[in-house]
Amino acid sequence: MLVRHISNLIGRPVMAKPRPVVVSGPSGAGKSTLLKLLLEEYDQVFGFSVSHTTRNPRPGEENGRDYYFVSREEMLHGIDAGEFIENAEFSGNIYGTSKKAVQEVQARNQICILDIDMQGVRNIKKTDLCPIYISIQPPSFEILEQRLRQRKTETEESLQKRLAAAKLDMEFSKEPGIFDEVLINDVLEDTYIRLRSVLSEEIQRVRALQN
Ligand SMILES: Nc1ncnc2c1ncn2[C@@H]1O[C@H](COP(=O)(O)OP(=O)(O)OP(=O)(O)O)[C@@H](O)[C@H]1O
Ligand SMILES: Nc1nc2c(ncn2[C@@H]2O[C@H](COP(=O)(O)O)[C@@H](O)[C@H]2O)c(=O)[nH]1
Repeated sequence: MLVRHISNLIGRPVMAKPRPVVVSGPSGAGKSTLLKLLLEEYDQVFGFSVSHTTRNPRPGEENGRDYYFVSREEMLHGIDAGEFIENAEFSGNIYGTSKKAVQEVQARNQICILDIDMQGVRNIKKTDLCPIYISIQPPSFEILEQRLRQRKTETEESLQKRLAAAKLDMEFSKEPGIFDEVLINDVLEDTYIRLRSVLSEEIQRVRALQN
């Protein structure tokens, strides 16, 4: 009603901003792999919220594209200054979504994608961001461990921390009312098709808004 009223006043339709999408799930479940496919296929529709982290870059990761890689001191300073929508300690490092990262995507009228852990999900629930919540889960704990080991990004110590967090995350995904969709990432192509289908309505809405 209010939207229609404003449209009438300025003489053209005003549409609400696209709803952001939160993608969460245990480390190694396949979030980044799926999001890479989505961002490649719909590069004008989706924009990635580039988080800050205190962890070291992995080979091939780029500052400003995959993360903003910062010192713990810098991160804590930003958090104290109120620059973050949410932040969390995960596997010995701090991660956080800055207000600026989300605003930059929204300014382009794109669907903002946040790849965040379960603490982030709980914290985003307390904000007015109102995203679609999607959990990506592995077919089993054993397969998750295999995938994480095969990725070869972790030391044995950090792997064990991630696996401990994964157990909690797999339970969290079963809590009623948290996620709009829980996708089990077994065969990658199948999961991707389901992810695209979950987001199809929002994709169409954004395309209409952009044309
Ligand atoms: N469906 C799948 N089948 C087999 N391997 C997969 C599948 N999906 C992802 N992988 C592989 O599993 C590993 C973990 O995937 P990915 O890095 O995307 O996980 P993630 O959830 O983003 O992890 P993190 O939270 O640590 O960033 C990667 O090596 C990826 O190639
Ligand atoms: N709460 C937040 N969690 C985040 C953010 N950015 C990433 N993450 C999550 O951290 C883990 C580990 O990521 P990795 O790149 O080190 O493998 C993973 O679950 C991400 O979803 C953030 O800004 N806030």
